[in-house]
Amino acid sequence: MSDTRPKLLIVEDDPGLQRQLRWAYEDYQLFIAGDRDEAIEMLRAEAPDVVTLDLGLPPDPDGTSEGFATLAEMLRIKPDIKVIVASGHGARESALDAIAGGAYDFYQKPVDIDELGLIVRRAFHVHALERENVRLAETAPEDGRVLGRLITGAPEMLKVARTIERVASANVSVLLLGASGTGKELLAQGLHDASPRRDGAFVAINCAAIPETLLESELFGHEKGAFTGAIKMTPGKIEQAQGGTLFLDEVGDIPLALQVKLLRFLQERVIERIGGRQPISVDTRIVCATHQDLDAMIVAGNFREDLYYRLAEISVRIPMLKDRPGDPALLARHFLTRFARDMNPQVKGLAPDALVALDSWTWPGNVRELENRMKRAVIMADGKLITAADLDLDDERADGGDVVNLKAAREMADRRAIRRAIARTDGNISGAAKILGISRPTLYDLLKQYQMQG
Ligand SMILES: Nc1ncnc2c1ncn2[C@@H]1O[C@H](COP(=O)(O)OP(=O)(O)OP(=O)(O)O)[C@@H](O)[C@H]1O
Repeated sequence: MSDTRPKLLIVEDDPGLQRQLRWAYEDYQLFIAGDRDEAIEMLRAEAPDVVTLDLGLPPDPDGTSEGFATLAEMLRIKPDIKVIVASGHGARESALDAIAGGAYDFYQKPVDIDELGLIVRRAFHVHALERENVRLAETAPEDGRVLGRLITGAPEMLKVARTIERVASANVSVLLLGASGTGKELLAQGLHDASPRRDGAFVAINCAAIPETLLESELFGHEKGAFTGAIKMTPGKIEQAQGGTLFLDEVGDIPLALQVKLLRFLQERVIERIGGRQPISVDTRIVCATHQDLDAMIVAGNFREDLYYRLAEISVRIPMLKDRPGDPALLARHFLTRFARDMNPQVKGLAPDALVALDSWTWPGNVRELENRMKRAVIMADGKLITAADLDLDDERADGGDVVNLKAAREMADRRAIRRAIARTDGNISGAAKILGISRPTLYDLLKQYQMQG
């Protein structure tokens, strides 16, 4: 049977290290090259997706790096490979330059097999994700519209994106269910862009952010003189989205009286502005979202069941960021690139302790929280790398009101202890296990259980 394991090329001239690596990475088909020529040959013959490259290869006493030339050549031959560079001999700066030149990430020598293992795994993950994105963009132009702007490698989230793409062209109402900051608006916009209405307007309104007394006018508009202060006719959001899509965020916050009016619009496709005498036909698609349990609200009499069925022909549940393994690091890189460009161009990457912190944080505010923290970290970072300290993930605050039961409290305590231990040992798993007083396999089990690896 043919070997289906992913292909990893290791360019390393130290025979001792070669042996160690060969033993450590059974999950991959390993190709080990001792010098540049061999590396290029293996790259052409085997087309691996991920390469680790010793920058100091072959040992060059004068400090000019053969490794850089090898890196450039490899990327020229196969631009989509992920090349992880090793900065030996304390030459961390040169590794960062290599990243600027197209390398994917770096590890420091002496090699910590576990840490390198994490980076390699993440590199395969990113590679697969990019390939999937390219494939989707090529096979169906429409698909890229949702997936194109969505940064994720998590199967659950990719499933969400595909569902959105599928429902975009169908004439059905869609309800997005997810906590704050999970990307509901982004997905609603994606749905609009992938739908036949893409040339119309996309209008968003957050029903929870508008006082009840103003919401009717916001949604339905008003005629001049309809109430004190109505100095001119103002169309509502439903009308503004004519021919396009209206995104109603926090739809559970619409008061019952207005729910009736919204229902009428959905049934008859006409609205009446406040103070207006004429029904106006409007062709607007409604996409809604909520973080509330609408079923419970229906039972409690706070949400109309008939409206619910009109709004939620299809409901799509969006997972929390902490339940999307690998995504925090992926998104962090995305935001880093974006913010660094405008705010602090010297910032090039994430330090290993930052990656560990990103993976272990529970992200109560989801992607929005990550975005804000990365913005702050990019501004605050002193060097080329963002560290865990720059991210300022503050445990105590999250402990505040969120702990609902003993299991959750334990998980949070476990995560915190693990994160601190790993940060203290600079990513060394054996050392961290020692600090925690558990065995290495137990620590691996916990990391897996809490999805703390990318
Ligand atoms: N998967 C993702 N990839 C890239 N950016 C994302 C992703 N998810 C969310 N974002 C970004 O994170 C921020 C928050 O997302 P968004 O506003 O869509 O969340 P939301 O669920 O609508 O939040 P809220 O309910 O609090 O309004 C936005 O800037 C959005 O562009």
